[in-house]
Amino acid sequence: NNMCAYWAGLGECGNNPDYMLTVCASSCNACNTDVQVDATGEVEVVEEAKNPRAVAPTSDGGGVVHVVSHELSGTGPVEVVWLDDGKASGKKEVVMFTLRPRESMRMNTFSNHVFSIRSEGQEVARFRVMPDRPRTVLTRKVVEMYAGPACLDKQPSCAQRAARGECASSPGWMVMMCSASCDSCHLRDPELRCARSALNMAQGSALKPGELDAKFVAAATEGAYDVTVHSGPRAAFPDVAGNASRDGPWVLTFENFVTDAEADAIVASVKNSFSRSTDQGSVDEFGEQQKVVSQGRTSENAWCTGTCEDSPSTLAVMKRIEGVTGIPTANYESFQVLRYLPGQYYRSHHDMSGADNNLACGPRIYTFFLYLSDVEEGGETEFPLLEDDGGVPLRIRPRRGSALWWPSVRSDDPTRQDPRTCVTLHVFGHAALQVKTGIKFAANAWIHLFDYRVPNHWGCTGSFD
Ligand SMILES: O=C(O)CCC(=O)C(=O)O
Ligand SMILES: [Fe+2]
Repeated sequence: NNMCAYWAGLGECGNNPDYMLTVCASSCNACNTDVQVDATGEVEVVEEAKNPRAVAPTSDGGGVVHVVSHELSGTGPVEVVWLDDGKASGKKEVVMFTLRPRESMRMNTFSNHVFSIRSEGQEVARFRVMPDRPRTVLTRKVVEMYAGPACLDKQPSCAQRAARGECASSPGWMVMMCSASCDSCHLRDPELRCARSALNMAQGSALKPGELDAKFVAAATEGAYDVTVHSGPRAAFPDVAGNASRDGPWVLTFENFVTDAEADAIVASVKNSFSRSTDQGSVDEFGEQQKVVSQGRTSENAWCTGTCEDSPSTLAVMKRIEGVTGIPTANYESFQVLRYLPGQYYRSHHDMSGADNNLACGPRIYTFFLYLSDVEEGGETEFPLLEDDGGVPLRIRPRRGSALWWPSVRSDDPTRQDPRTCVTLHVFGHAALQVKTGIKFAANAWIHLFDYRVPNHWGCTGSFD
């Protein structure tokens, strides 16, 4: 079942073990029939061990705790051997401890330090201690991934990059391209790499049932901005949505949300990196999503990462969005800046895919859309089936500095698209109409139900860049 990793991340292995340990044994780390996963998914820790370098005066600080568990069926005791500090410094290896089957050990160690696991003197796997990954569970799958022919580097620069610490600083790309040098062959498997529990994601779902409606009502009535409610559930919220031109899902605009200086700075910082926009294609066995060029989307886009993302303008706008939506910026994708030249458009589509409930970051719940330029003619954002009483669809004219906010999910169940807004009907679909005259610059802030930054860092959001 392709929901297994998601359910496991919610703690279902413990809540619903009869089903989960049968159907989702791998996501529950329960492939070893000898091992019982307890209700919390925790494993018993028998002893503590200290990395010998932890007490050395030259150690680089930043110690971490890492738990190693032996859940490898049909295998006797294994030795855990410290190999090096991740910089290939050639220190003598040190046998740290022996684990009997089903035992776990907590050790004080450091990020980037590398350990070998040996059974009867033979290495069966290796692992590197990496940030956000507080445990290594030795299972059959882990051993298979180390033994397999795929456990290779794919780039000549891998050893050098690993020695510079890039396995830990850019793990999304490194564990896939440099799995041997990063001692991360088992992490090529998205189930082992990307389960919420494996990523140590502390923060849970950002929206409880019903909170979505409450947030839009608050934004429309209490905020500091000049807000227009274009569409809203009139019967449920007559005081707020009663005068909206459409009865439907919430669609709000905010005037002067971005200053002219901020809009110009965001566009300027990505101006050399625009490329043809793509649609989202299928996801392969490693969790990478294919990019599909389609006639449905002829615009160009650039991701506001790196210096764009760290700029005061971007940070200020992100904080403002957080203030309105109540969702922490950790749940946001980097701004996707859009450029439409005359003739370019984006046909009707939905921003959220129910399949993204399988991802650690969960689905996109909101789009907070920023207009970064005026457009002389054309380029409106259209909601084709949100019609007013006269049958005219909702069209929002781009105006530099204004923002548009709508939900992609239901208020009563933020993991699902609204049935009134079924994708096939495109009721809640939206489109960018063709720009006729001028250039349209805009940006998507896509907001997820769960933390986005940690899984994105680990290549768990469909891309390894
Ligand atoms: O450009 C617009 O007005 C809308 C763009 C859009 O819907 C998208 O990029 O997902
Ligand atoms: Fe969209």
